[in-house]
Amino acid sequence: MTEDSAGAGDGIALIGGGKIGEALLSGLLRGGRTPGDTVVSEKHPERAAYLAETYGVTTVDVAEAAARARTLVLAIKPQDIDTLLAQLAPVIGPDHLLVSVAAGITTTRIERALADGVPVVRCMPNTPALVDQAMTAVSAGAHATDEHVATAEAMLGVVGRVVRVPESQLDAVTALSGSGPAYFFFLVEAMIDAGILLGLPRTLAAELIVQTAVGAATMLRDSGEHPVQLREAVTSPGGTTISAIRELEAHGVRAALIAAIEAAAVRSAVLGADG
Ligand SMILES: NC(=O)C1=CN([C@@H]2O[C@H](COP(=O)(O)OP(=O)(O)OC[C@H]3O[C@@H](n4cnc5c(N)ncnc54)[C@H](O)[C@@H]3O)[C@@H](O)[C@H]2O)C=CC1
Ligand SMILES: O=C(O)[C@@H]1CCC=N1
Repeated sequence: MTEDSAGAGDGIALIGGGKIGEALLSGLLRGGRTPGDTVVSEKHPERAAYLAETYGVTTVDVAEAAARARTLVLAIKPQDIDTLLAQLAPVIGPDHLLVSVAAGITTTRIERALADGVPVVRCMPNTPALVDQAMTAVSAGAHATDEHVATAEAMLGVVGRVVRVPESQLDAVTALSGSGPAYFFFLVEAMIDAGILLGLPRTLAAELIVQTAVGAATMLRDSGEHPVQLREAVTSPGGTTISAIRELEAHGVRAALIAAIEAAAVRSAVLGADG
């Protein structure tokens, strides 16, 4: 890519300033990008005004975004992708880089809608980008070179860890780490409810469980031990933990999680197949 041929400098445009778009935008700005080299295209005027006011970025239409930025991050819902691609098709060329985070939408589907040769990198980040603890997987489309993928990795690396995967794995990744934070929040919610059932004040139950989650997550990441070893170390013979584990198994929690994540992967594939 050359700056001249792109006519767009090395700016980044975020298209779609919803939940994940804002998480990525905030991370990019924390990571050293400036409102001067980052523009946002958001179709809802109130949301656009909120982003402009909160982050100091300029909000523009899709054509202006393509004129100003070489890298466009597509953070719109899969259901909106065809409308957006129709807007992008006349203003995007091979000197741009499209980084899509839309669940299920394949690079082929994006490439098909655009001029030949447009590089596309498909990514799946997650909302811990808000605290620079995202987990993102990236895959190259047919026209994306190593340099394009490295550009996407560097951009998303500012908000957490990044791995490169074959695109065939991205629906599974979406189900695991893309949606994953929601499963942990759901578990934490349920555990706080259990504290309430046992008569603890809600604030105390929340403090106990949130710090326990942080501690457990840190051990999972840093101890080098398998989750089974970590769980066994908590599970004293004849003690409290095994009584709880027996109930979790009796209620099929393990099978429920596996089925839930499988359902999410199926949904990702369905979203991609539409259109
Ligand atoms: N929320 C999450 O945790 C994650 C979401 N994703 C993916 O990111 C995408 C967005 O998800 P959310 O942020 O949750 O949705 P959202 O609904 O919060 O945000 C989407 C935004 O895009 C805007 N938009 C739609 N069409 C547009 C257009 N043509 N031009 C400009 N703006 C447009 C909407 O007004 C909305 O503000 C989805 O494809 C989702 O699969 C990926 C990883 C994690
Ligand atoms: O729920 C969704 O469809 C998006 C994709 C991954 C996380 N949120």
